[in-house]
Amino acid sequence: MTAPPGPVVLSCGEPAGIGPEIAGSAWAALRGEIPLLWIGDPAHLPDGLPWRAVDDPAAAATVAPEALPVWPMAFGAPRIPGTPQAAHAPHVVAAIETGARMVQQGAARALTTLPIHKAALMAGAGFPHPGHTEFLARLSGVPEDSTVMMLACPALRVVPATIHVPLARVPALLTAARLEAVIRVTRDALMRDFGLPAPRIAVAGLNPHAGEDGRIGREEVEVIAPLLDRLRAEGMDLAGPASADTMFHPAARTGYDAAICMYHDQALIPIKTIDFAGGVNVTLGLPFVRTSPDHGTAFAIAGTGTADPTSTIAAIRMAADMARARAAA
Ligand SMILES: NC(=O)C1=CN([C@@H]2O[C@H](COP(=O)(O)OP(=O)(O)OC[C@H]3O[C@@H](n4cnc5c(N)ncnc54)[C@H](O)[C@@H]3O)[C@@H](O)[C@H]2O)C=CC1
Ligand SMILES: NCC(=O)COP(=O)(O)O
Repeated sequence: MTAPPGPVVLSCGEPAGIGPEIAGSAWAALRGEIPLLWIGDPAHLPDGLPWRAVDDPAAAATVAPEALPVWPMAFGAPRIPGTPQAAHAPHVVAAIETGARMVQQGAARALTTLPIHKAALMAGAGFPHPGHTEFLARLSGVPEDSTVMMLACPALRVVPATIHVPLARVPALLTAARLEAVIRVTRDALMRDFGLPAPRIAVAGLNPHAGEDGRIGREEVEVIAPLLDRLRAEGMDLAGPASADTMFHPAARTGYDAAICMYHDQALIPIKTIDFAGGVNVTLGLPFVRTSPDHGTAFAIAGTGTADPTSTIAAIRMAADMARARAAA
């Protein structure tokens, strides 16, 4: 399969975090393999990192073997590792918007976002979205309900059916309509983007022991099980509702291609425990490819040169693979 044209664009994320360092490390690892285009303020890049400004995304492929190609933006304040600057916040948002636009216009093949600090963006830019997933849904004009967050590593794929919401609101948000949308978007993406012709999907229950036949919670018997029965009748390969506490040990993981979970931590704790360095966050249901590392801004180690770029490198490779699969379809 030939690679689609254009670079993988990297939005800089929070400058006070480890984003600038891991962008440099990812470029060094991938410069002969995948052209990157980093969007941000070049004054925030680590000292000594070779970079070159480009004014056309197509130029990234020529520049990348020698220097990190940069789409320069002036953020108006220096980077202080560990301390977000309010002045940066609108530019961090603009970098995501610019990257998404490049991909939607066909100038770049995919978007990999580096970590944002949600509270810093809310305080500094009035950013109303709890994460990239919801923001990119709005930017691309798809209903928020039809985008899905998946985290994937070689050993596991997990999808939280509810994402950045307080735990107390989860039961009310777990409607049959939301769960059906999540299952359909996940299944379609596994077929289209991950080359699985007949995806096997396991669905977790919400309550301990998947509700113990309704004795420890009613969501399984009233919402989840009837929905799964209806979708199985369409031919979908669905297991569950399953006890979440026994879904993630090695033998259990061989039985499915993706696990749909009911809330953020039910999904993210297993994958970040199994493979924190290698996990990738991918948004399903967007009209373009977007991935990101599974970790956050890591303020405590920003600027120390110790940040591990493995997850970012995996995210860029996954974005390139997905873009190739879509171009070939
Ligand atoms: N895609 C995104 O934009 C994401 C953003 N975040 C945001 O990041 C901020 C901080 O979140 P936390 O929960 O503290 O998680 P975190 O992932 O930033 O840090 C958790 C722990 O892992 C370490 N760590 C993280 N990435 C590392 C790396 N590449 N190499 C070495 N060590 C690393 C940190 O030093 C810390 O000890 C929050 O505002 C959160 O919303 C969190 C996850 C994803
Ligand atoms: N915990 C995952 C996370 O916060 C990533 O969210 P998003 O920014 O990719 O929506």
